[in-house]
Amino acid sequence: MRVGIGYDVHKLVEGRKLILGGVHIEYDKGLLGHSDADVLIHAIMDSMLGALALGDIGKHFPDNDVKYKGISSMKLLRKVNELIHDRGYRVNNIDSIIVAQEPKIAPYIEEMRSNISSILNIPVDDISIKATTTERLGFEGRKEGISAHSICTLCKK
Ligand SMILES: Nc1ccn([C@@H]2O[C@H](COP(=O)(O)O)[C@@H](O)[C@H]2O)c(=O)n1
Ligand SMILES: C[C@@]1(CO)OP(=O)(O)OP(=O)(O)OC[C@H]1O
Repeated sequence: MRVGIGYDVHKLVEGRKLILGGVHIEYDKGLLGHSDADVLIHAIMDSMLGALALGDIGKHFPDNDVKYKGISSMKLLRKVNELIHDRGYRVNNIDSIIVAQEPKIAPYIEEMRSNISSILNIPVDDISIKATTTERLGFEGRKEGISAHSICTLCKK
């Protein structure tokens, strides 16, 4: 069994779509990034890579490579899953948390779990996604950005 952690932050700006866990969430701002800036999926990918000491997403998908401009992070998740499988491992379980003052994430969590489950080909019960505010403290609390944390375990296939 291997364990990895992941953390990511993206800035909230006007004129971008808000994509979290592969779900488009109606909001007046979206996250800024080279890709679709899906901060939850980025944290999850880093936890998967970390579990096998494979570096981070910036190493595998450089943010100066035009190939990744505007790319769906779900496509990157599929690639990270292939890397894990190529090394003889599969995801055992994921626990994650989205830190956002707004918008309300709870109504979208089941769709996010389902999206991730179908990419990783593991049961939704092995994927946990939670959300919290910071009671208006810090950059998330000021609605300047959204962060996400993830921990995952991998087991041998
Ligand atoms: N962006 C968010 C933040 C929180 N939630 C849900 O609300 C609950 C209460 O949040 P607190 O930060 O006040 O503890 C939390 O447990 C989540 O279920 C949310 O949906 N979206
Ligand atoms: C996802 C990548 C893809 O180029 O770009 P960004 O959307 O900017 O996201 P970041 O969390 O900065 O990670 C770097 C890159 O891997």
